[in-house]
Amino acid sequence: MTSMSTDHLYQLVNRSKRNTENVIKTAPLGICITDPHGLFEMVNPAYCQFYGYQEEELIGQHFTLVVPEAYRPHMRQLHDDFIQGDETHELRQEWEVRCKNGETRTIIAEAARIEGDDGVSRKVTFIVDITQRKQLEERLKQANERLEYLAHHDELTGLLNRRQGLTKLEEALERCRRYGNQLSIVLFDLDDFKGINDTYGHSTGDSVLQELTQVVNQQLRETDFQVRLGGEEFLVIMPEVDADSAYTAMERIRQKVEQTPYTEHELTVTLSAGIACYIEASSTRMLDRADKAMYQAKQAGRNQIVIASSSV
Ligand SMILES: Nc1nc2c(ncn2[C@@H]2O[C@H](COP(=O)(O)OP(=O)(O)OP(=O)(O)O)[C@@H](O)[C@H]2O)c(=O)[nH]1
Repeated sequence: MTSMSTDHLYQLVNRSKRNTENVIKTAPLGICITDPHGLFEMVNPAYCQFYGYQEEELIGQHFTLVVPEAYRPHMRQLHDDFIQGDETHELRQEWEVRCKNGETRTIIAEAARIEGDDGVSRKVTFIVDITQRKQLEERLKQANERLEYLAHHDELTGLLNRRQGLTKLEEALERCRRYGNQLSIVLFDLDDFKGINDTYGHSTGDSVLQELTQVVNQQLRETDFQVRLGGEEFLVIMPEVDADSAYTAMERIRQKVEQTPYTEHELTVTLSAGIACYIEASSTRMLDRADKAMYQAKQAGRNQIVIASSSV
């Protein structure tokens, strides 16, 4: 058996060292080594490129240079604890970091404790940039919130849409059945709205609907719900309110709506409304009674309110 020559052994050790150095240099993830005080001892090119620093700008600096100021004391403490602790590996964690140009990015960092040739512990940290993934997640979250909002709201006015409004009405009726609460609903519809669209255009009509929504909302109680049933037809659900009080509230709204000028054309808008109060009945029957009362208001010349008789 031939024994390996010292030269050959030396070559192998050197090659292994070079290989390790090359792996660290070409690794697609950022790697750094920090000493027990948290000072950078080694940073690989991917680490420098990610943060936008030259190697010589980082070596000897405290690692919190790349941490937003607010997190620095916490990160410093974590580093100290890790260097002194028993755990050899740190949990994978997500962090916000700060690049040289001030940009905030998100990384996943994982670290291990290693021992240097002087017998002192150091921390080697591996970082992966997940900024794009975080941004995509955030955009997806916002898109989902928007979809959720649109499922329940009318896009033009921001009011509850028909489906959600009818659900609210069912819930309010359930409370009436269970606890004997009072409840009134008001169905109202703009008068001769077609004329506004025909004369000033659909987008002016849209603005009227938006402005009117604000005017009505400002007059309602916090516990009332305004719903856009469709087109220029709206529903107001007034929990704990009897028909006479609903009439008083709606008469105030009717006057306010009539007195307010709409859009840059200073248009006058009026509404006709039907009120129905809760009697043992379904939501469909209650809406039907309010609808008939509203029709009577239209027939009687518009810009007025009619309370449905409980026998209708
Ligand atoms: N701008 C705009 N117009 C709408 C919208 N939805 C419905 N409309 C219009 O509302 C008008 C409703 O017309 P009609 O049902 O004849 O009612 P009206 O002209 O208000 O007449 P009365 O209700 O009988 O007083 C139509 O011209 C619809 O096109 C909308 O979202 N935006």
